[in-house]
Amino acid sequence: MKPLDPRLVRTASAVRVHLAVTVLCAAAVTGLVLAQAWLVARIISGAAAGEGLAELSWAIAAVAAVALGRAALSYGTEAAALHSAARAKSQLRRRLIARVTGVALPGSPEPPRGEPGRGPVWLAAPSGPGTGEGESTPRAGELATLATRGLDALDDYFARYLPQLVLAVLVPLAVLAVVARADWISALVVALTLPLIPIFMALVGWHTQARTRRQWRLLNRLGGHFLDVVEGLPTLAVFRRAKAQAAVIRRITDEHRHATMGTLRIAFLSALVLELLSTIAVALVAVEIGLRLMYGMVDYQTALLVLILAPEAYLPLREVGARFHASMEGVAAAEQVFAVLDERLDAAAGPDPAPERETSSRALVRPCRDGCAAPRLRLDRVSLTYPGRTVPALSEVSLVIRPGQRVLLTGPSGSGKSSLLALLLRFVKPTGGEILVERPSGSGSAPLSHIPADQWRRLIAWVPQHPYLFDDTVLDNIRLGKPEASVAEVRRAAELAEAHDFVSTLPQGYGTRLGERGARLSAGQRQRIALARAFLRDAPIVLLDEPTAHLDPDNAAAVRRAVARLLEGRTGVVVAHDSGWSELVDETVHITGGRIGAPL
Ligand SMILES: Nc1ncnc2c1ncn2[C@@H]1O[C@H](COP(=O)(O)OP(=O)(O)OP(=O)(O)O)[C@@H](O)[C@H]1O
Repeated sequence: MKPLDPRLVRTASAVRVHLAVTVLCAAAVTGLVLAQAWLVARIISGAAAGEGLAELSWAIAAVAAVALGRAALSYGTEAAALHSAARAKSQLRRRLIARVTGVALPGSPEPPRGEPGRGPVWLAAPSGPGTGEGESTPRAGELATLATRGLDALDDYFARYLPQLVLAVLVPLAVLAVVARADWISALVVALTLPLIPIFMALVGWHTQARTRRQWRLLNRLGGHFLDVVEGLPTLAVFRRAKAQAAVIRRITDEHRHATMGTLRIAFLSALVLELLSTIAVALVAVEIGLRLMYGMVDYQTALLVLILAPEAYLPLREVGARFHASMEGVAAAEQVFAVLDERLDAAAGPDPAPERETSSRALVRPCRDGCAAPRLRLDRVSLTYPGRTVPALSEVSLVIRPGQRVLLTGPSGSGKSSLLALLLRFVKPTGGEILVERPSGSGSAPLSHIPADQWRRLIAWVPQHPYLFDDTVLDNIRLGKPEASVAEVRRAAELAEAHDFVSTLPQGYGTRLGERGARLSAGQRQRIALARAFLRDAPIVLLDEPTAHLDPDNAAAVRRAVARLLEGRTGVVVAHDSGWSELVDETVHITGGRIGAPL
């Protein structure tokens, strides 16, 4: 951890403006500190020389004005700093979210090229080696802690530490220059003792760095684990494991508390030592200037000026040390945000293509209007091995999916069916072979990895095994498929998906909120809402993962009817275990152990 993290300064434009304002304010504060010292020395020496209130009133008024000026400046600096901290945090959050989802939030810049979003495979994976501690937590929980509590800790960095850092550079230099002009011997004492403080601070900083990182990692683990436990609470309660999980959370909380107390102990101790160092240094100056004043080697006003200014040289350095400790949590969090932003995409969706490749591939995925055909998909000896796995999920799979063809993928559990869909969705990229997107006429083709993920996904309607429903109205949940759709369009899609009848019986019909993850609906009803989304999306390629898994016969029949309608005139890949789908499809492909067997 550096005193000033250059990436933090480079990333957020708000930080640069803030730094400029901070430097200006710090320069003004430095001027006022010097003026105040000179004025106080002038007043005391004047009074000692017999000057009355009338002669010194201008100086007293000036001291009051300087004090007011310092108060106004520190208020202004802190207000501006908090404002820029809020902007910098917001910029970092937006970049983090854009990186994870591949979607720019309103008002934020488009995610940079090569940031197509990580997708569910990446989010579900355990976090990388950075987590350490021999345990890993799901990324989703970690990211939640990082984007909220973590980045909030940057307030201290921007509002307290950065302004103090600038003061810690400017004030001692300015004080040293003024003292040197007044009395070079005192300046020498200050110049020799001043460096002791930053040297000591650097030593403490090195020592606390590992501790602060560990403290932050533990907090992340706590966040990830907490999310996991809360989500799985019903299951844990049924298996009577809730108490055991509470014990795990208690253990991680205790570890975090210990780590925090350890860091605080060092912070307090180092503050004590810094205080001691600067007191001894000021005492040295006081003794040498006092002795020389006694022997008449310096005049009274100069001695006073040096005495008043000497502590001002050490104060900002002491303060910056204390504020450095307070802001370290935010810096550790920012480092982790940069790690996520910088992480290579190898294991995830793969980077978006270079612009020249993209232009040539774009034509292949123009939005289909007025019955234009979907592209042909060719899987050429495609293999996939997930990071951290040795056994491939898919091995040398070759398959052609023609436009309008409906393919059923079947096979035992764990044979790689969902992985094939993840490849087609660009949530993961093949570790071997290639997926080619070809014009139906056969007049052109491009590797799927050359087509921007966002553009490619526009051609796809995806109905996952466990569709995610948001705590929003039925209307808006279905509209996810096409945000600009009218109410009539949504209703039509629901009718096609056999969802309209049950939606009409809900208390507020399409305006009914579904609760977290669609808690108020049955599994079959959730599936039909997801199908309604797919109808509304009206994409030429439809991917369905186990659409009738765990449904009762009536619900399964309703979903099957809806899927039959959805597949009409579209290219479809249906992953299913049961053979009830065979009459709806043109071809059945059997996968076993990641390899394609002979079509059934
Ligand atoms: N995100 C992942 N990280 C690591 N390994 C994974 C991941 N997803 C799947 N796998 C592994 O890849 C293999 C294929 O899994 P996949 O989910 O594709 O099978 P499936 O045929 O769809 O199974 P099911 O019918 O039970 O849904 C399995 O061994 C699984 O453990």
